Amino acid sequence: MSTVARIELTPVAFADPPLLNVSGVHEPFALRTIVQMWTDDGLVGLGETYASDDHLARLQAVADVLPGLDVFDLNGLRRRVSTVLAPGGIPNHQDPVDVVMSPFEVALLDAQGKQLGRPVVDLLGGAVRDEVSFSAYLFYKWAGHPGRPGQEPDSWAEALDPDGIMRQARTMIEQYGFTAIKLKGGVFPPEQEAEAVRALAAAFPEHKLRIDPNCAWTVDTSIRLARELSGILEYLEDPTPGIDGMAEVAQHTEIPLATNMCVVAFAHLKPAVLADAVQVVLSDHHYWGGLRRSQLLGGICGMFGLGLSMHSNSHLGISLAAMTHLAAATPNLTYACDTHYPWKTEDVIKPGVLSFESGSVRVPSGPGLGVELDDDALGELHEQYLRCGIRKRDDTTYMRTFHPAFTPNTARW
Ligand SMILES: O=C([O-])C(=O)C[C@H](O)[C@@H](O)C(=O)[O-]
Ligand SMILES: [Mg+2]
Repeated sequence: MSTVARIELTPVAFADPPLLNVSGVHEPFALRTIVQMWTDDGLVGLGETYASDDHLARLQAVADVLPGLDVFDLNGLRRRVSTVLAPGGIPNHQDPVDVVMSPFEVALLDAQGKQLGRPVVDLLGGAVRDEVSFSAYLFYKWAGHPGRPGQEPDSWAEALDPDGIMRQARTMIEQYGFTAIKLKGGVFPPEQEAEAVRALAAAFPEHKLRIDPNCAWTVDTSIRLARELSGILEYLEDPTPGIDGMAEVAQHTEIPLATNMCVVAFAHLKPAVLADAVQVVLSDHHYWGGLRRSQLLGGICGMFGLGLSMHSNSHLGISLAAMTHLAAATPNLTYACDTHYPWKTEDVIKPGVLSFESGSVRVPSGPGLGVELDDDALGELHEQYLRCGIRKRDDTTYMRTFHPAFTPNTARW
């Protein structure tokens, strides 16, 4: 029997471009916590998650009680996490137990795979596909972070109108071969964003298209825009806030509505299904409790006739590997998954395993997640975390350093 011997949590910061969204603008660095879990027989399992101070404190409290856990005892992991975390309600939020257990579950699966000499995808039921398709995730963005020498402009250039988005789409599709496109909206009035979507549809008629305004639109605007974009969109992601609002929109459009905002925990599935509020749920193992609970989500979606896609936040290679194994082993995850990976320029893993061909990532075949930590890179990005001073993502406050009157655009239009 192999057991957990020791866990190290390392917060890191990696350079992030000034991507615009409903809440403001991405800060110069995005944060992640890297989990290294050593077993008593000398293996190390890897995990990756968020890195705000309060999340780090919860992770550390759990890490302290994991030594001695059998690496195959995923139920034991959940019990220990539930015991450590004070019980709390989740009305509109993610489930804290699922959020905190996720990187440890991934690390345990990585360790299990290394012990057995099998890739994580095999532990999840086996690959139903050898490569996983991802979407080109387009953002309105500034040329660079204002006032940061050496960071302006970045290689992606400015994108503040439909032409800028078109240039970005061409570059991203040329470099990565994506066959699906997601536009992050909620930044400009909906008519301007719809114009960008129509331009994308005309230029890339074979590509699947989505727009995600992150609830920037009212119900009426969402119904109007859904009508305008009918026949163009594969799905419309979170046009408006809340299960009730989404349900109202859904009654007036045949475009499937997708969400990573009103259904973010198992407790939200029943009300969403009863209201017929969404037709596609975006999974994300970082808050759905890890890879196996994300598969459980997939099963529930299948049972209720809901589609399944995958959400992302700014992330590094350990997460991309985990997302790829999960998607490869989940039969009904048939939409191209989201990823922020093309936006990052630094990583903690050794290069060579994860690359995009025709918009897809081949499932790593090595034991476990199949990726290896680069200790030097980890050290450098940890130093960067210590230096940068950012301790929690706050796109709104960062935006207000340039536009003091800015308020998030939620249900603004
Ligand atoms: O699909 C989504 O809602 C996201 O990807 C959320 C992210 O936080 C995105 O808005 C971002 O990176 O700004
Ligand atoms: Mg979304």
